[in-house]
Amino acid sequence: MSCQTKGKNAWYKAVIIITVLGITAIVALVTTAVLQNKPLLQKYKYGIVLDAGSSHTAVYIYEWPAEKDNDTGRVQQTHSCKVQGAGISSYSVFPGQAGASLKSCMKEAESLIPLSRHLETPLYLGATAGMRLLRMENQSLSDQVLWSVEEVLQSSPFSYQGARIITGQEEGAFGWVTVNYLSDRLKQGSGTTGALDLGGASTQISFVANQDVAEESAENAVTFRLYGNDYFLYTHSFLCYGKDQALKLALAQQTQSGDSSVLDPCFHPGYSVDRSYFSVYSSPCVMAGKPLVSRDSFTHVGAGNASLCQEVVRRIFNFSSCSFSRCSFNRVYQPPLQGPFGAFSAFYFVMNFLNLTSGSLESSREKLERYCSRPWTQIKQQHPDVKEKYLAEYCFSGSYILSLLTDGYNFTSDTWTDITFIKKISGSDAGWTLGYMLNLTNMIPAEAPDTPPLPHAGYVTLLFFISLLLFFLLFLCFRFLWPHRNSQTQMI
Ligand SMILES: Nc1nc2c(ncn2[C@@H]2O[C@H](COP(=O)(O)OP(=O)(O)OP(=O)(O)O)[C@@H](O)[C@H]2O)c(=O)[nH]1
Ligand SMILES: [Ca+2]
Repeated sequence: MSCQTKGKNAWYKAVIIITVLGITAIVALVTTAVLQNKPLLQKYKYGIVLDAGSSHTAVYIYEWPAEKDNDTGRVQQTHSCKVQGAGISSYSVFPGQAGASLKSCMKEAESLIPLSRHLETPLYLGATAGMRLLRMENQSLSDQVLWSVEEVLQSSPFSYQGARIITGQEEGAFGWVTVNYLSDRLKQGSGTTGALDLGGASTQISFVANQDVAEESAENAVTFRLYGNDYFLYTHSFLCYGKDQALKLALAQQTQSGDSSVLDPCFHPGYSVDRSYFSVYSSPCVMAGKPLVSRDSFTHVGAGNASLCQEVVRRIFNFSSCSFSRCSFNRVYQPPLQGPFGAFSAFYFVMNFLNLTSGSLESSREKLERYCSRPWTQIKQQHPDVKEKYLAEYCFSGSYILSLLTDGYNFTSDTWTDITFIKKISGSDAGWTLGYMLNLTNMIPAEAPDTPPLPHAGYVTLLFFISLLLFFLLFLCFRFLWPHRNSQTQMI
């Protein structure tokens, strides 16, 4: 009897010990699994890109987690700084001063990026259409402007990677990369979105088309292999068709007669400003010569009529001939549009101001018609805080955008709603700079990175249940074997 009680006690003790050890082992196993895979304290890396545009320069700071830089959607803009004054190409008279203009934004970048990361932070400057035009006019002046900015950037504590004039093709293609990277479309391998960028001196259109683009017009074809997917891109940059240069083209058309005043339907009734012929005709975009008159200026008078304005604007495009299967304008090849599209930069500034970011093409035309016909004094009164230069030009800019998109790129009433006017995507500005940096830092791999077969939570849960199962199997084995061993002992 006492021998049986002893046996029972020993059995209970063994069960308790096994249970405690088992539970401890499971807890230890799961804790190790969780801790091992827990992300470390987030540390960030940084990159800086200067967008030296025709109208102004902007400094963009990007950051991404230090230990996982190959993950899409992870690089984001943390800060942007708008350089005071006009774009670097406007320093052609005093090229040496172009660099100095960047100093305050560069100081801001120094204070925002942790000191320990300064040396390893890549710094790029890309100049666009303003510098392309200056180079066309005077290569030596454009070189001097670039040397001046180079000197300032080289003396910064960051890892300076060069300042150059990027090509229109790069500008278009990297704008497309940015938009699709930020909307997470590249890693998913799902459909992509086209990109429409409107600057001051040039405009870009980029979208995925089929491989025929390379056969028909190689200069418009760009191929990317990203995350294991091939993308065949159509891209074109129209130099002189940014909104500031387009206005010069339209004014040159209207001042050819040499009259002392021009009645312009693209400006509000009551608007009247004296403009110098030089401000219009000095641009390398304007081919026509200044009219043969002794006056230096003309009076620019508003007439406020959007449909007449669209006729004026249409005349700055050349639709007369096309040596390809199809063209947009100025004899440039364009395959059929494939939507959706994201339209940013001035496409957004203008359409957002005019409240035209949603709705049909017809309703946009009607709204613009009403807006352009309103008196200039009323417009000024209603928007006292908007820069007068921007305010005066919204009627022209809106008409130009409608004409560029429909007459130029061939968007119709049906495809109009494929266009989304955007400024930022997930907190980062849409534009070429992010795509440019991702490309130069090899941050988007050509092949899809290997991913673990199970997500972290699934892996821990599975581990927990397998441990639990093992524990019960062990317990059952013990439960059935122990009495058997006990009775054997008793028989001996
Ligand atoms: N209405 C309005 N216009 C703006 C604003 N910022 C810039 N613009 C104008 O919009 C046009 C395009 O601006 P950006 O996209 O910065 O052009 P950019 O990069 O300097 O020019 P590109 O070198 O041709 O790309 C220019 O005419 C600017 O003067 C804004 O906040 N509001
Ligand atoms: Ca630009």
